[in-house]
Amino acid sequence: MSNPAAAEVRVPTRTRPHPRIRIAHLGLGAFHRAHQAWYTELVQRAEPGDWGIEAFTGRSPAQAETLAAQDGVYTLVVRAAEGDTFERIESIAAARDGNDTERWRARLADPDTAILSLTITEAGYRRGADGELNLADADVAADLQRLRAGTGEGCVSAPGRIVDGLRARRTAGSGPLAVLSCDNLADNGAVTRAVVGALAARVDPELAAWIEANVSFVSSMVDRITPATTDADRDEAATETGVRDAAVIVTEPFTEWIIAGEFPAGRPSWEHAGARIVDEIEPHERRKLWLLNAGHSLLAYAGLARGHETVDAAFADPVLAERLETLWSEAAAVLPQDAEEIEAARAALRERFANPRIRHHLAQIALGGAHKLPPRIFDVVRARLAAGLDVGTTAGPVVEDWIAYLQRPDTPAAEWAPLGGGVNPDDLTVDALLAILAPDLRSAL
Ligand SMILES: NC(=O)c1ccc[n+]([C@@H]2O[C@H](COP(=O)([O-])OP(=O)(O)OC[C@H]3O[C@@H](n4cnc5c(N)ncnc54)[C@H](O)[C@@H]3O)[C@@H](O)[C@H]2O)c1
Ligand SMILES: O=P(O)(O)OC[C@@H](O)[C@@H](O)[C@H](O)[C@H](O)CO
Repeated sequence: MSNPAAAEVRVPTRTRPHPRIRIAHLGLGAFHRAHQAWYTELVQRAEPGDWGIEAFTGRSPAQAETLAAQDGVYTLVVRAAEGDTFERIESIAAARDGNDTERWRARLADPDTAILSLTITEAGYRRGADGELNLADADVAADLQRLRAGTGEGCVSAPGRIVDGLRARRTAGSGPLAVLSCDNLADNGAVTRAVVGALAARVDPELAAWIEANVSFVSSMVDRITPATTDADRDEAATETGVRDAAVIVTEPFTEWIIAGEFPAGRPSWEHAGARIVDEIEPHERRKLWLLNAGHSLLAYAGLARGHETVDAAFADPVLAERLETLWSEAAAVLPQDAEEIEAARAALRERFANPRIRHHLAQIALGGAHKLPPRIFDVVRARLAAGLDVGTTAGPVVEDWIAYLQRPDTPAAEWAPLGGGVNPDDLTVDALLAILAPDLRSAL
């Protein structure tokens, strides 16, 4: 209901008592609040009292400060092509600055804590081109020194913070827990295990052995398109709900969560909210990464080059829509699902990408290409070659478009960092790029 006058005075407030905190989350961004916190909210509405989340920011404290000022409560705007619906989300019991080491350790050391979930971006796992923990990363190297010195105070990388927190849990004798990755990476649980294990082994082999014996690393496929919130989104929500909410999140109606792994200290009944618990994650991850995310990356780089700003605008461009369909067909040839299931996923994506009311900026999707292209584009090429197929016609042009994006004057300098210092921006070639990120594909693409 529209109520602009009240919008200036009311803020979101809690309608249920604070739940007992059982989940620690690292990466308090938009996606966590549209996805895992929403599933957990549905569980809490049915069974109040348990499974509260204490969420920590990954880098800047800003999101924690905004949310903490509202006692963790915020409005989720579910934006369909036809209109918006508004949901109050109360599952986050506490929002914290990730730099608050004392609070972080206390949360991980608390025997109530059963799960540490993550949305730290692909880059946050600090892997090098070989897929292993990048020990040459300056933050990782500094965190290793801090952890070896015994304090761990001031760790900045996600692997550093996780090792520090798990050490606190071991010292407290608080028993096993699950680490649950919710980032767009293939086999994200195994990736998390590898980077955490590699760092822990260099800090203290006994800690690494404890982690191996007590911590399960759960994989999940996550899907819900959630763009960065704008001032216009906040103003519209205030007008419609009568609540002035600085922490509004806008998301699409579609949502999917598929989870595989053990939760040794328990978990919420997320399946009652629509999540699926499976034995094998890989087919689901591939479908999502190779259709949705690969499609997003194609539209981002080619769309920016053709003057588009958002996904729906790029998708409405017939040239790009045709390239996208070809990319999907090339991926479909090496996906394990049957033709009917793949066509259903493609049909849903056509509708989702065309939603004109989700203003998903290509510039946001374009960020982090060095970490996004390997699972989204290169792995498809590898699968095609392994199946005796050709490389297809779409991967090479995506890499060329990415190079053009890297060379744009408005591209953040940080986008070059994963390529190392040895590349000349003016004459970066597909071959030079593959030599760094995917040497096995040099002669193929
Ligand atoms: N937004 C989506 O549509 C969507 C959908 C599926 C999955 N995801 C996953 O969630 C991630 C976050 O997306 P978002 O929309 O919340 O982005 P966001 O920009 O709103 O938030 C990013 C979060 O990650 C943290 N972070 C960023 N870099 C980090 C680093 N190097 N180390 C540790 N933490 C870091 C930030 O502090 C912040 O909490 C994505 O990268 C992706 O892996 C997002
Ligand atoms: O969130 P990122 O940065 O990994 O990638 C941008 C988008 O491709 C991605 O967020 C999708 O919107 C999402 O994966 C949909 O579920």
